[in-house]
Amino acid sequence: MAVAEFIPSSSLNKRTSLYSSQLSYVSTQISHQRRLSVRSLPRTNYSSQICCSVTSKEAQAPTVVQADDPKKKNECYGVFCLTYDLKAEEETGSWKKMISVAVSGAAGMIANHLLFKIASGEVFGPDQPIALRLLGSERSLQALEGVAMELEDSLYPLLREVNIGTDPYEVFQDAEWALLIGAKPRGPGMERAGLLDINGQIYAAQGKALNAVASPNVKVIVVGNPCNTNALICLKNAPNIPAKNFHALTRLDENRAKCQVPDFLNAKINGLSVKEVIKDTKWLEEEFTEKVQKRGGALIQKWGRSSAASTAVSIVDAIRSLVTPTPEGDWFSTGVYTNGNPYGIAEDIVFSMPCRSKGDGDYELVKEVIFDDYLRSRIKKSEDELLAEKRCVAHLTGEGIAVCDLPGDTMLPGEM
Ligand SMILES: NC(=O)C1=CN([C@@H]2O[C@H](COP(=O)(O)OP(=O)(O)OC[C@H]3O[C@@H](n4cnc5c(N)ncnc54)[C@H](O)[C@@H]3O)[C@@H](O)[C@H]2O)C=CC1
Ligand SMILES: O=C([O-])CC(=O)C(=O)O
Repeated sequence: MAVAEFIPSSSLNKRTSLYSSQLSYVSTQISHQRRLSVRSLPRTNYSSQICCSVTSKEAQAPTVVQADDPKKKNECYGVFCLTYDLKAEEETGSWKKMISVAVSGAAGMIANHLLFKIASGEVFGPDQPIALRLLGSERSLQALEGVAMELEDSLYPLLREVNIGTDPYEVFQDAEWALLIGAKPRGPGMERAGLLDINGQIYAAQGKALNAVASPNVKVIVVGNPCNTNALICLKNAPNIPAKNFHALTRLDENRAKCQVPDFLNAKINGLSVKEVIKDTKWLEEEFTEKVQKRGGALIQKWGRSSAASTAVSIVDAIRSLVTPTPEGDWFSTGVYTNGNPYGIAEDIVFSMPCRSKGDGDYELVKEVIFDDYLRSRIKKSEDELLAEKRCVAHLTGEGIAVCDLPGDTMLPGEM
C-alpha cells in the first residue's frame, strides 16, 4: 500500500479546501486505522484512497490523498473516503451506483439517530452504496467532526464517503436526497412569527443552494419546524427543482396515530372499519385526536427535548415509502406541494396528503380517502393555519410583504 502524501489544498478544487492542520492529523491517524482494519476484513482487490476535507469558510491546510493512482486524487473529497473497484468483487459487483445524501443539522439529535440508519443500508437498501454530505452550523462544526468519526468507526461497508461542511453550496453539490433537519428550536418568549422568520431564512438559503448545486431531480425532505411552511419556502427558492420533489415530514404524526389507534375513518381493525369496532365517537374525535396532537409536547415534558429517535425512524419510513412500492390498498402520509389536489385543499401550500409510490422516489395522490364533516373541519383548521403562516413568510417566498396574522392556536408541539 502506498504511503499517503499531502497535497496542498490550493491544488484541489474548492470543495476540498479546508481543514485545520491538527484535525487533519487526527483524521489521518484514524483513517489509517480504518484502512488497516478494513483491509483485515475478507475483501479483495481493495485499493483505498483516503482524504480529508471539511468544507467551511475557515479553510486551511492539507488534504491527504493516497498517491498510488494519480488519476484518482481528485475524486475523493470525504472526511473519510473509500474507493475501490466495486465491480471487482462478487458482493460489491452487484451494488447499485453510489448515491449522494445530504443531511442538514447533522450534528443534532435527530441526525444522530438517522445517519447510522442510512449508513447501515436500512433506508436505501443493502446494495446501495452511500456518500453522506453533512451540513452543520459554524457552532456545530466540531461536533460534526465527531459525528464523522463515529460513522467511520462503525465500519459500514455501504458508507463510501463522508463530507462535512457549513456552506450549503458546497455540501449540497450533486445531492440526490436532501434531508433538511437543521433549524433553530423555539426558545422561551420567542414569537411564532419570529421563529417562522428565523427558520424561514435558513430554508430560503438552503433552497437557493439546492437550486444551484444539487442534482436537478433531488428529493428533499424538510424536517425542521414549522416543517410545512419551511418546505414551502424551500421550494419557492428552488424554481429549477420540481415542486413535487419537496416533502414536509408529517410521517411522525402518522406513526403516532398508528401507535394509539389508526386513522379511525379510513383504517381497519381486523378488516372492519375502526368505527365498527370502536363505537365511542366522542373518544375518537376528542381524546384520540388530542392525544396524537399533543404527543410531541408530552414527550418534550418527559425528555426535556423533542422527539429525536422516533423522528429519525419516521424519516426512514418516509424515504422508504418513496423508494419501495406501496403495498396494494395502503398509502402513506407526506406533506407535499398542493397543485391540483382532489380534496379541495388550498393550492400553493405544503399539506399532508395520502400518497402511494411505485418505489421510484416519486408519488401519486390517493383519491379515494373518505371524509366526514369532522375530518373536513379539522383539515380546514390546519389549512387556515398554514395559509396564515404563508402570508407571514411572503418576504421569503418572493410574494411581497409579509403580513403576520397567525391564529392564536397555531401550536408547536412543545406548547401545551
Ligand atoms: N417534522 C417533525 O415531525 C419534527 C421536527 N422536529 C424539528 O427538527 C429540528 C431539529 O431537531 P433536533 O435534531 O432535535 O435539533 P437539535 O437542536 O439537536 O439539532 C439541530 C442542529 O441543527 C444545526 N443547525 C442550526 N442551524 C443550521 C443551519 N442553518 N444549517 C445547518 N445546521 C443548522 C444546529 O447546530 C444543531 O446541531 C427542529 O426544528 C425540531 O423542531 C423535531 C421533531 C419532529
Ligand atoms: O417541535 C418539535 O421540536 C417537536 C415536533 O415537531 C414533534 O414532536 O412533533
